[in-house]
Amino acid sequence: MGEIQITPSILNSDFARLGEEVRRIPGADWIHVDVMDNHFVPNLTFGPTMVEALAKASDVPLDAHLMIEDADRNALDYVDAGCGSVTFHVEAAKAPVRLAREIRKAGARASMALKPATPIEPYEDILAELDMVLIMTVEPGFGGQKFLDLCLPKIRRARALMDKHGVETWLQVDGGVSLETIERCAEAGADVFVAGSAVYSADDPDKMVAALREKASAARS
Ligand SMILES: O=C(CO)[C@H](O)[C@H](O)COP(=O)(O)O
Ligand SMILES: [Fe+2]
Repeated sequence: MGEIQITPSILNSDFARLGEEVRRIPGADWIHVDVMDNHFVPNLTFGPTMVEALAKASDVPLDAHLMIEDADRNALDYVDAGCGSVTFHVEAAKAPVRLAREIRKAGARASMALKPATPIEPYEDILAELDMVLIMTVEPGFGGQKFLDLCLPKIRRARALMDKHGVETWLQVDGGVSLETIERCAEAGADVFVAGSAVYSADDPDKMVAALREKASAARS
């Protein structure tokens, strides 16, 4: 299992002041950027041009979460935009192995996301192709939703498969992660934690990043 990493999502930050918003969280390991196309999910956010501007606005690397239908054709635009990690949804990718290899070859970490009803088991044999697996703990599309406890067994099963294969693939959770829910995710085996509304609704977002890190670390020991 990798080190605990906290990855705030800017989905619930002030989009009119995005540059300032990302500079409020210098203690974050990554900045999670939710790209939505209004087809894969019923919401629309931003594309590669805005992501490129954001990458220049912060020293913290960007972790792009692509909730877009044509992932095979568009994912590399986000590597070119300056993201250090690019996550595509397996439900949207026609050729996940080829896509992961292309992302790595282009110079970013390759990651694959699963919606709550998508099982991990069919992907056991491709874990070594991936730098990270993202297990969604809400239905993708919106920030501020309630954490789905029904996803915890899948986090445990994903961790067991990673241990079985001896891969160094990170295990990220995304959706409803807060001071109330992060311990459950860490106990189940997650090591990378996305938190959107929990961080940006806090008076001091960077202090919340530290508090989340402490809770997740305590749950491990
Ligand atoms: O991918 C996402 C939604 O599809 C977001 O990253 C996620 O929901 C973060 O926001 P919150 O912590 O408020 O749930
Ligand atoms: Fe996300």
